[in-house]
Formats: sequence, structure tokens, C-alpha cells
Amino acid sequence: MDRLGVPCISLRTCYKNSLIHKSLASMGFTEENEVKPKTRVLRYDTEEDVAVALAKYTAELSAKYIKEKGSFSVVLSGGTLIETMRKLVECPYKESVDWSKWLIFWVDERVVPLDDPRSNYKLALDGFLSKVPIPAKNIYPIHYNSSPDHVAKDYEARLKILVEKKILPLSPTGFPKFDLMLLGVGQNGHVASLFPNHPQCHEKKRWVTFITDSPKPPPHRITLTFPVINSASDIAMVVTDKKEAYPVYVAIEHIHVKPKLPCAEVKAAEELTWFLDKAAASDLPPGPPLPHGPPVM
Ligand SMILES: O=C1O[C@H](COP(=O)(O)O)[C@@H](O)[C@H](O)[C@H]1O
Repeated sequence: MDRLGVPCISLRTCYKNSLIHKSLASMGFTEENEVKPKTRVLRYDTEEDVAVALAKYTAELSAKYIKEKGSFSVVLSGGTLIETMRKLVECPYKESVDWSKWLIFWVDERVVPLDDPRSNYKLALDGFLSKVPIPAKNIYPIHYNSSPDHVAKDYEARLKILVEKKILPLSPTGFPKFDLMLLGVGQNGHVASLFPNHPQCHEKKRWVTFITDSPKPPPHRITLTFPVINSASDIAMVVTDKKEAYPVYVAIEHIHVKPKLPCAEVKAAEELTWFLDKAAASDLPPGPPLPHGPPVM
């Protein structure tokens, strides 16, 4: 207790929170909302604002991990994410990021040839990878060869080789530890190709699994499992559509629904950050007014 009878810990916590808030505001974040330890919710006015903030966040993590460990492993999704990453391939990041140290993986893939328009690899190649000088040897697509089961086993075997070669570290959980996962959320609350009420959500041992009855086409898909996803150091959940407002609300407000929504099961080893525009945050309780325009750089 201090002289006014206020518990000191509370004062310190308030002071710390106000410093965090100020420092985030100076970095251009519009709102910081501690939902639970290691989780941040960043709300922006428009999708354009999210794209600007996501590029800055990714470039900063790239610099941090490359300084700490000499490389930066990034796991990509399909869907709208690649379009929202567009600012990363522009000035100043195109020139300032050390792309030679990036390692690229996929959280999920459709079992189609890599040049098929439905392929998450093709989406990333066209919208991101073809625009930055990441060495081809550092790009690890999920190869389409035969059955979904074989494709999943093949990707898992390739990840295990990278762990053996110490290109990827193993987390204390016994699963590979990626630096950053960039995830989207589907309208039904799915992340990667982990869909509500599907057994793949409960996989505890395999690193990579498959689904042959995906509710979202195409039905055959490969996906990293939750033990791998949740071993990643940093995870960004990037959502910029009104259609996903309900699953976002369920996940962030810890609403109990049955079946559980996969997007609510995501946890990062270090920090989980939600990047939301006004539409995606529209089912959340109101926060402070959202500024228009991109955050101050
Ligand atoms: O099918 C998929 O959907 C999710 C979410 O996509 P979005 O268009 O709602 O952003 C995506 O993250 C996943 O990689 C993809 O295969």
C-alpha cells in the first residue's frame, strides 16, 4: 500500500500499462488490448491500415530474429493474407529487409499442382515471393505428389530433416519452432486447414496431417497441426472482413461455443497478435475510436 492506501502493485501496473500504451501509440498502433498473457489485439480502421501495420511488424520481427539467430522462418497461409502482405514488398521494406535470411514454409496447402490457381504456393509466389529476393533454396513448398496422406508425410519428413540439420530449431514441446506464423481465419472459424468439428484439430503427435473432406473447396488439403502451430514464437492472426467478425469475437472474448472454433485454439509461445480492421472487429465490444489513415511511421 502507498500513502494514499492504493496497492503499489496496482499503481506500478497502471504506470507500466500507460507506458506500453504510449509506446505502442508512438509505433503507430491504434489500440492495445491485453486479452490474456501474450495476446495483443490491434484494431485499425481499414484493411489498408492493417496492411501498413503488418508490414512494419513483420519487418521488425525479421530484424530481431536475424540478429538473434541468423535466420527468420516464416510460415504463410493462403486466402486474403498474401494480399494484406503487399506493403512488405514496397519501399522501405523491399530494400531494408535481409531477404537472404528468410526461410519460407506453408501452414496449409491444397492438394493440387503448385501452378494450379487454387494452390497457396502459387498465391504466395505471384503476390509476394516473386517480388523479393528470397533464395529459392530457402523456400519449402508442400509438394503435390500422390495421395494427401503421402503429401503430408513427405512434408513432415522434410521438416524433420531441417530440424536434424539445425536449419529449424526444435521447441521444448518436441515440435519444430518457427519464428513467425501468419494466419488468416475463415468464416467458419477455421485456421490453416483445421476446420471445426474435424479430427485434425485434435492431432497431438503428427506435425503435418491431411483432410479429404474440407468444407471449403478443394476437399483435399494438407495442414500443419496445432502442436506445431502453437509452438511458433510469434503468430499474427490477420483478419480484414466482416464475414469473420463472429469467429474473431468468439476467439478474443473467449466465448464458449460447440464445436470449438479452431481460431480460438491458437496460442503462440511468445506472442499472439490479432491484426483487425473495423469490419473484422465489428462484433467485439467497442474500443476507443479508430483513427482514419495509416498509423504514423
Ligand atoms: O482455405 C483457406 O482459408 C484460410 C482463410 O482464408 P481467408 O480468405 O478467409 O483469409 C487461409 O488462412 C488458409 O490458408 C486457406 O487454405
